[in-house]
Parts: sequence; structure tokens; C-alpha cells
Amino acid sequence: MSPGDYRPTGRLIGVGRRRLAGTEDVGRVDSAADRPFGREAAGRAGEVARTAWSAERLFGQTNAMAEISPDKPAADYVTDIGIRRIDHVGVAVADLDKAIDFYQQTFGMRCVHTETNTEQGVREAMLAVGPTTEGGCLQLLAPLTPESTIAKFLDRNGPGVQQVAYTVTDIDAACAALRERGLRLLYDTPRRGTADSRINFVHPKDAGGVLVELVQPA
Ligand SMILES: C[C@@H](C(=O)O)C(=O)SCCNC(=O)CCNC(=O)[C@H](O)C(C)(C)COP(=O)(O)OP(=O)(O)OC[C@H]1O[C@@H](n2cnc3c(N)ncnc32)[C@H](O)[C@@H]1OP(=O)(O)O
Repeated sequence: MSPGDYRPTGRLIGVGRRRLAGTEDVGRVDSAADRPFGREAAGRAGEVARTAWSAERLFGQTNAMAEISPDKPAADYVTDIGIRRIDHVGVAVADLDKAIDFYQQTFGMRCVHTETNTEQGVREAMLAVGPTTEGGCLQLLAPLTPESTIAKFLDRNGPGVQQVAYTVTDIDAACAALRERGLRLLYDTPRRGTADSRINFVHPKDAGGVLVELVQPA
């Protein structure tokens, strides 16, 4: 793979839009290809139990443990909004070229894509985590102007993790589902992201202090 090869990939699995748009739980899947994690229900339930335990620690929700058990089918409490994998973790940096060198030379990651996105006010680079982008990417974000969101982030926090981005099958459906659940999406309709993907963000104040990006690959 060479620079320019980045595509927000992952095996994108179709999930019915009708089911994603509402608040209905979508734990049951219709075919093997649709299985979100390809694991047996019991295994999934165990994973969800651990996830809920972490959520309880993070967000102080004391009822999370009481409501779930690895013996219960996942369908009772898993809500699928079409998230399929971590697309990238975005890190704010002051100097893009220096940061690319650092990650390539220190961690052995490979830069697979660079781009300027004037609407977002960034120069960015995608570095594959592992031999292909299937393992997700590290995204380095440098400000184009002093007014850019990344410049503001750097002024306030210094360099560091600015966002976590998830690949979704259908961004309109995912945004609709999150709005129904009371979260604020930053844009009324998705905008253009890396490599012509469609993107939107959940406000960090509605997501435990994390700026969450949703990415639907081109
Ligand atoms: C290329 C594209 C792609 O991947 O395809 C990209 O990602 S471009 C990447 C660059 N573009 C973006 O990030 C676009 C989406 N981001 C934004 O629009 C902005 O950064 C906001 C998330 C709305 C925050 O804007 P701003 O800092 O001006 O708002 P604000 O001053 O009112 O801050 C509100 C509160 O949110 C917190 N806050 C701000 N940015 C945060 C972040 N990245 N992570 C966690 N918390 C954050 C502030 O500390 C503050 O908390 P306190 O009130 O407690 O002090």
C-alpha cells in the first residue's frame, strides 16, 4: 500500500435502515453476513457484560451490572446503530511532517494517506496500525489556520487525542438513532471527511468527554 491508498474500510455490513433509524434494539441479525461480531451469543453477552462494567466505572451507572448477565441473550440489551469498527483515533499535532516522522520511526506505522481539508481547517495524515488499514488508523491532525478547531484544541490542551472515530454502515441512520437517544450531532447533515467519506460528530459533552466521529466510507 502506498500513500493515497487509505480508504475508511472494514467489512461494511448492511443493516436495515428501518431498524437502525429508531430506538428499537437490534440485537438479532438476519444472516451470517449480518452478524456484527461473528461470535456466538453467549460470547457476545460476556463481552457486553464487561463493556457495561467499564461503562459503570466510567459513568457511574450503578444499574448496569444488575440488568445484564452473560446468561441472557445479547438481543435484550445490545442496541446496534451500525458501528462496525474503530475507523481512526485522531491526534492533534502542531507540525504534521514531524509527527508523521515520529510515528513512522518510533512505532513503525506507515503513512498511507495525506490530505488537506479546508472545510475542517486541517492538514491530516492517516497511518495504518498494522500491515493494512483493516486494523484502523491513527489520524494526525494539524491546524490550517489559527481559527481551526485543531488550533483551538492545541491552545487549550496541547497535543494529544482529539477524537475517536467509528466506521458506520449508514451515517444518516446512525445519526438519527443517536438523536433519538438525546445526543447532539454537530452537523444537521453529514459533511465531507477523509477520502470523500461522510462524517458527523457527537458533541463531547454528550459522550463522556470524548469527541466521537462517525464515518461512512465513500
Ligand atoms: C478530516 C476529518 C475526518 O476525520 O474526516 C476530521 O476529523 S477534521 C477534525 C477537526 N474537526 C473537528 O473536530 C470538527 C468537530 N469539532 C468541533 O466542531 C469543535 O471542536 C467542538 C467539538 C464543537 C468544540 O468546539 P469548541 O472547543 O469551540 O467548543 P467550546 O469551547 O464550546 O467547548 C465545549 C467543551 O467541549 C470541550 N471540548 C472541545 N473539544 C473537545 C474535544 N476534542 N474532546 C473533548 N472535549 C472537547 C471543551 O473543553 C469544552 O469543555 P468545558 O466547557 O468543560 O471547558
